[in-house]
This record gives sequence, structure tokens and C-alpha cells, in this order.
Amino acid sequence: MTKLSVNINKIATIRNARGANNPNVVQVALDAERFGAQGITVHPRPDERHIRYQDVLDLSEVVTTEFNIEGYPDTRFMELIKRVKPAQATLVPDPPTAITSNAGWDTITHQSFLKDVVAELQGYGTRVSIFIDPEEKYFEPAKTTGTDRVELYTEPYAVQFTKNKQEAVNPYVKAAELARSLGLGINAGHDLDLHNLKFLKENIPFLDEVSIGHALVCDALYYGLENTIQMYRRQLEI
Ligand SMILES: CC(=O)[C@@H](O)[C@H](O)COP(=O)(O)O
Ligand SMILES: NCC(=O)COP(=O)(O)O
Repeated sequence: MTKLSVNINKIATIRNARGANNPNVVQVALDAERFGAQGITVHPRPDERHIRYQDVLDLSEVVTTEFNIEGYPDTRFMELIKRVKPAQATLVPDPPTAITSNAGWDTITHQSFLKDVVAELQGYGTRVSIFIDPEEKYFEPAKTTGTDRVELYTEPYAVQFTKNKQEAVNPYVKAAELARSLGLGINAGHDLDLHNLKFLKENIPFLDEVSIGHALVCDALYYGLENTIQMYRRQLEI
């Protein structure tokens, strides 16, 4: 089974636009779980432009599905994970100014840094996933860090999908098979949507989890959150 983790960053973006507490991200997380989300993902960024560090603490009190916290492992992130001890931490190499995530880790250059971070996070009982491009050279070094999983960065897949879906998915299938042969769990995320998700799942049926936010929240404007979550869940049933 491939789990659907709903990323609620964009709910916080709307809330922050007015400064009050509407929509309430904690309530949306609880409702998303009730509507079928199998996990809740957040990616607090240093400028707190969407999810705030306090949101993460508040969510940690109530989320009953898999709580996944993404981010660059700076001091604040590490302290947050130590305090919250979520089910999963996803390490993303974004600089503080990144508009959104736009690359996976260079696990060769940053191998020893990642090794230390992974060991510390696992010491809190948290599963670790490393955000990674589907390039063969990064997988053995990723395994050496001790990470439990990798998250395949799927923006290039989403872009190429509209032109040639088979060419788009081929490198991801190869990467996923390599990760599996190394004993790594496999997540995927970024720009997945109702058009491209099913094809990814059909080609990589052993995906452990996808985290989806931007497109899912956009779709919810038209279909409603409950219908939308169910629609995404159905894409993962093959
Ligand atoms: C790692 C990843 O792909 C997502 O966390 C994505 O970066 C969402 O972050 P934003 O919501 O800030 O775009
Ligand atoms: N890890 C990817 C994620 O959480 C959501 O990315 P997106 O669907 O907002 O592009």
C-alpha cells in the first residue's frame, strides 16, 4: 500500500494572509485525517511564511496518523524534531531563501553531515527520509548515511509527464528499483497531482508514501477537501 500524506503548508498560507486563525490548520489536519489522509506533512521554513514552528508543536498534540516534518536540518529543525519526535523527518537541502524545494541532496558531498544528522534523529525514535533526485550516483551514498528511506523529488517527473509520460517515469523506476535493492524505503513528492499520480504508482507499485500539498489544496477549491482526498486515495489503489 502507498500511503497518502497530506501536506498542509498551503492551508497555513491562506491563514497567514489575514493574520487570524481561519482556516485553522489544526482543525484541517484533523479533518483531513477523518477524510482519509494517512499522514500529515508540514515543511516549516525559517521565515514561517506558511507553517509556523508553533503550528508544528500544536499539530504534534493531535495528529494520530503519521506525522512527517520536512526541512533543512539546521539547529531549529533539529530541536523541533527532538521535542516533537514525529514518526518521520524528511531532510531537504533547501537554503533559507528557497521559494519551494527545487533539488535533492548531493549525498556524496554531504555524506558525513547527513550521517550525523540521521543518527541523531533516529536516536529520537524518528524514521528519516532523504529528499533525492533520481540519479543513480546518489543512492549508495544515501544508503551509507543510515537513512531509512529516500523521497524521490518528482517535480521533473511532473514537468516531463505532460510531454512524454513514459520518458518522464523511466528514471524514477530505475531509481526506485535501485533504492529497493539497497533496502531503502521509498517516498515521493513535489508537484504530484490527479493527472500524474496514478501513472507513477502503476510504474512504482512498491512506493511507501507520497506527500502532496499544493495541487491537492488547489483541487479542494473545486471538489471539497473530503472528495479531493478520496480522489487522491483512489489514484493509489491499483
Ligand atoms: C520537499 C517538498 O517537495 C515539499 O516540502 C515542498 O517543498 C513543499 O514546500 P512548500 O509548500 O514550501 O513549497
Ligand atoms: N514532500 C512533498 C510535499 O510535501 C508536497 O509537495 P507539493 O505537493 O506541495 O508540491
